[in-house]
Amino acid sequence: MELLERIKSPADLRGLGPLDLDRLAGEIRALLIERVTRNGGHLGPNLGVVELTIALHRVFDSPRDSVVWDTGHQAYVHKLLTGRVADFATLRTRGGMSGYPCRAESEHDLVENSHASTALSYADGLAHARQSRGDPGHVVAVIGDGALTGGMSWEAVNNIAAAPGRPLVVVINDNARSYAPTVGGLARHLAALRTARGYEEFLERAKHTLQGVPAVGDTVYRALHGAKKGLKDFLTPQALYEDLGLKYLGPVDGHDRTAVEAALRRARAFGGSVVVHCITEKGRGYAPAEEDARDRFHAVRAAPVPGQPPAAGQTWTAAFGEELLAQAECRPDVVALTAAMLEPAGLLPLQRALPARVVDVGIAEQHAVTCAAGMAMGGLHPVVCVYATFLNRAFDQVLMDVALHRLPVTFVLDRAGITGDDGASHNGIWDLAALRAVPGLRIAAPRDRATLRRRLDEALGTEDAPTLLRYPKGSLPADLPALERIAGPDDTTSVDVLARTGEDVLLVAVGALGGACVAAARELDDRGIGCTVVDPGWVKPVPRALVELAGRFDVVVTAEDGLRAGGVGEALAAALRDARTVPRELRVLGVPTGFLEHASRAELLDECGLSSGRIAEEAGRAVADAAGRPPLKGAV
Ligand SMILES: Cc1ncc(C[n+]2csc(CCOP(=O)(O)OP(=O)(O)O)c2C)c(N)n1
Ligand SMILES: CC(=O)[C@@H](O)[C@H](O)COP(=O)(O)O
Ligand SMILES: [Mg+2]
Repeated sequence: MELLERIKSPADLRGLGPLDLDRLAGEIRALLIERVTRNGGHLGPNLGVVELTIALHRVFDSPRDSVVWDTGHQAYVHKLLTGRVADFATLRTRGGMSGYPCRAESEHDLVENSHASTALSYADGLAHARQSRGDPGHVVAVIGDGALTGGMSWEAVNNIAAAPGRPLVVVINDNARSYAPTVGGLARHLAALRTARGYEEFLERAKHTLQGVPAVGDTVYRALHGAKKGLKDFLTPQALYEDLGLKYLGPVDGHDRTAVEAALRRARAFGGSVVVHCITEKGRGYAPAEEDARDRFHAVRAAPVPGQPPAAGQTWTAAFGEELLAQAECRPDVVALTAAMLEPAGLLPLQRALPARVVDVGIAEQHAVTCAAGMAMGGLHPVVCVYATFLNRAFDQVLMDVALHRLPVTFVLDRAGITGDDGASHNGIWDLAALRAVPGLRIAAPRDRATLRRRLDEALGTEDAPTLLRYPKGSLPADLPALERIAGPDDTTSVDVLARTGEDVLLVAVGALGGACVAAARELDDRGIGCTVVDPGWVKPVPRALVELAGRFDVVVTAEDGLRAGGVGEALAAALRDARTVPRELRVLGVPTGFLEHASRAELLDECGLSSGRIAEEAGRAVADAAGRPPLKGAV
C-alpha cells in the first residue's frame, strides 16, 4: 500500500503518472478485499468504482467541487482518496469509520442518507446554490443504474434539464445491477446504450481508415459523422437525455481510467449539465465477486470473530419466504412486490416456484405501494415486501392510496427496528410510530416463527383493511410458546402470556423483544420481583384485552424495538388514560428520537435500554418507585 498511504488528499493524485495510477488502483482493490471481507460491507459496489473514483478525483477538485454519491454504499474508494486510509481498518465498527459518507469524518462527504435515488436532487440544489451565489466549480453526482430506477431521480432530471448552464455532471455508474440485474424499461434503455460502445469503436475505426483515403475519404467521413446522430439515435437511443436538454457523453468504459478522465474533462468544460455514462462491473478485479451470480458480493457479512459463535439458525427473512410460499400455493390471489430487493426480502423461494407471483418494480417503493393498491382494487391480495426504513418513502401512498380505500394490502417489513451497522438511515425504527397515524391499518409484530406464520395468515385473511407485519434483521429466536392466551373479542385481539412469576410488574413485549422480556422476568424473579410477560401480537389497534389486563397492574413496562415517541407503549398509555386505569408506574421503553451512530444491533439495543439486562433494571426501578407512591387509579 506504499502508494495509497501517500495519498492524503485528491491533490496527491494529480502528480501520479499512468503506471503509478494503475498500481494505485491495484493497491486499493487489495485493501478493499482484505478489509471488507473481514469487517463486512459493500465489496462488490466499491470494486466496481475504483478507476471511476480515481478519475473523478483527478479531474474535479473536491471539496471545492461538490461530489455526491447516491446511496453512498460505494464511497469507500472516495474515502481512501480523501485522507482516510489509516481509519479504513475501523470500517463499520462502533466509533469507527461509517460505511457511508459521513460529514463528521470529512469535508469531502456531503450526503449521509443511504436511501437511493436522492443524489440528483441534492446535486440540483447544490448547483442552484452555486449559481445563485456565484460560486465557481462543479457539482458531480455519481448515481447507479439501480438508483436511476427511483422516481426521485427523474423528478430531478426534469428540473436539471430545464436549468440552463447548471455546473452539474451526472456520472451514471452503470453495472447493470442493483442487487440483481436492474429491471424495467430504463434498464433496457441503458443496455441499448451499453451496446453503443461497439458503435463508437466502429466509428473511430472508420474515421481512421477514411481519413487515410485521399480526396474523398474526408468527405465520406464527414458525411458518416453527420449521419452519426441519426444513426446513433437509431442504434443507441441516448436521445432520452439529449431531447431532455442534457448533454450525453458515453458510453465510456468505467474501468479505463484514461477514458473516464477524458470524458469527465469534456463534461467539466461543457458549461452546462452533462451526463457521463460509465459502464462498470460490480465486483471487478475479484474473481469470487465477479463470478457471484447472486449479487456480485453486493454486501458481504463480517468474518466470524474468533471466540464468538457465528450467527446461527434461520433468519427471519428466510422463514418469511417459506411461509409466504406456503400461503401463495393455496392463495392464487396473493402476489408479492419488491423494490429491487427480491432476495434480501426473502422472495426467492416464491419467485422460483411461482415466478409470475413476484413483481420487482426497481427501487420504487412509492410505485410498489400504489401498484399494490391497484392490484387490490383488481381483486388480488398483494404483499409489499420492503425493509422498514424504505417504507418511510411511501407513507403517503400507504395512507392515501391504500388505507383511505380500506384495501386488503399486506405490508411485510423486514429489518424493522434497529439494524445497526448500516448507520442511521437504515434503522427501521419509524414504522410503528409513523404508521400509528394511518386509520384502519392493522399492525402485528410476530415474536417467532410460529407467530410469524399465525400473523401472516391473519393478515392475508383480512380483506377489509390493510395489514402490516414487522420483524427485525437477523436470526429467528427459538419459538416462544404462550403459557396461556387471554382472549379478546376475536382471535386477532387476544394477548399471549409468555411468563408469569408474579404480579409486581406487567411487562408488555412487542414482537421480537419477547425473548429479552422473558429473560428480564427471570432476572427480576431472582431479585424477588414477580413479573407477568405478555405479547399482544397485534399492536395496532391496541387490543382491548391488553388495556383491561394492564389496568389491573400497579406497574406496567412496555418494550418495543422502535421509536418510543408515538410507539406502541404510548398508545397503551393513552388507552389506559382513556379507561381511567392509569397504573402507579408506567414505563415506556423504546428507541429515543434521534439518529443512531452505526454499531452492531446488539450494542445499540443495549444502549437504548432494550437488552434483557436493561429491561430488568428499568422494571426493577419502576417497582421500587411505585412502592413509595399512592395508587393513581382513576386519575386522568
Ligand atoms: C429507497 C431505497 N430502497 C432500497 C435500497 C436498498 N439498496 C441499497 S443499494 C441498492 C442497489 C443500488 O443499485 P445501484 O444504484 O445500481 O448501485 P450499485 O450497487 O449497483 O453500485 C438497493 C436496492 C436503498 N438503499 N434505498
Ligand atoms: C446499501 C444497501 O445495500 C443496504 O440496503 C444494506 O446493505 C442492507 O444490508 P442488509 O441487507 O444486510 O440489511
Ligand atoms: Mg448498479
